[in-house]
Amino acid sequence: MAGDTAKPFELDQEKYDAEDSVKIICLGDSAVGKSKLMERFLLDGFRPQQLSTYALTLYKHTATVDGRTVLVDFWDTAGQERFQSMHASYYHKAHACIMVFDVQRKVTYRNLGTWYAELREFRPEIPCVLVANKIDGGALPASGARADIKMTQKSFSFAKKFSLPLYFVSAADGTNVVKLFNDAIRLAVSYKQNSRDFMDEVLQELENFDLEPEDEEDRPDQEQEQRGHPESPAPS
Ligand SMILES: Nc1nc2c(ncn2[C@@H]2O[C@H](COP(=O)(O)OP(=O)(O)OP(=O)(O)O)[C@@H](O)[C@H]2O)c(=O)[nH]1
Ligand SMILES: [Mg+2]
Repeated sequence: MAGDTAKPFELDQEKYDAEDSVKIICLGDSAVGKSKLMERFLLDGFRPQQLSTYALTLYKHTATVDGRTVLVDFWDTAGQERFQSMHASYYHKAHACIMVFDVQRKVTYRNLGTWYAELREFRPEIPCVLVANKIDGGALPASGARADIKMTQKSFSFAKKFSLPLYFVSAADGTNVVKLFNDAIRLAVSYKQNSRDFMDEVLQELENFDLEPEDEEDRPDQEQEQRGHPESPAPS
């Protein structure tokens, strides 16, 4: 149900293998508005004052994509430095990523490179959408607003460089939030249906990999015996 949350240790990531379940992660610096965007989409509300996300919040949502019901887990984590560099399990089995910066703070745009590099280290192939939040200019001092927004409009380069769709949104007034999330869900579902991440393949291979009790090369005598086995078909 929309807005339900769960504690991280209750998580069973095997469920993301099921067809009707996708995992979408959210990345970005602290206070860019990741949690507010979730609130806006899932609860259709915005509470201006709230503590920074502690370590992990999981939001559950049910969506309909092409007539099918899809269970969506949104993973939200704190962007604070003390939590930076996520644990691998945050990325594990994720099907899409929403990466957020704050149009009012350049540093959050500059840090996208670090977030993106870490994402690609763990999930080289999943769809990622880039989000420019706070376009309402709400918390800006009147004089600073224009300059910063101009700066951000010049900064499409990150999205272009990595071919990421870019959304200009506001969690405060709701601009583009529903579109952003619906598109992200669609991308996650289509990624899950159509492609297998290279890392998934590797992990699957490793899971299936049985060590031979002994390597043939360690048993030259037996190899000899087998080669000269009496039941081997004789060359005609
Ligand atoms: N004006 C304006 N303020 C916003 C918007 N979205 C978030 N904020 C404010 O930005 C601050 C941080 O928002 P959060 O959603 O807690 O940020 P976060 O990215 O989840 O931060 P961490 O959990 O620390 O990583 C809050 O004071 C919000 O009220 C927005 O669209 N416009
Ligand atoms: Mg948060």
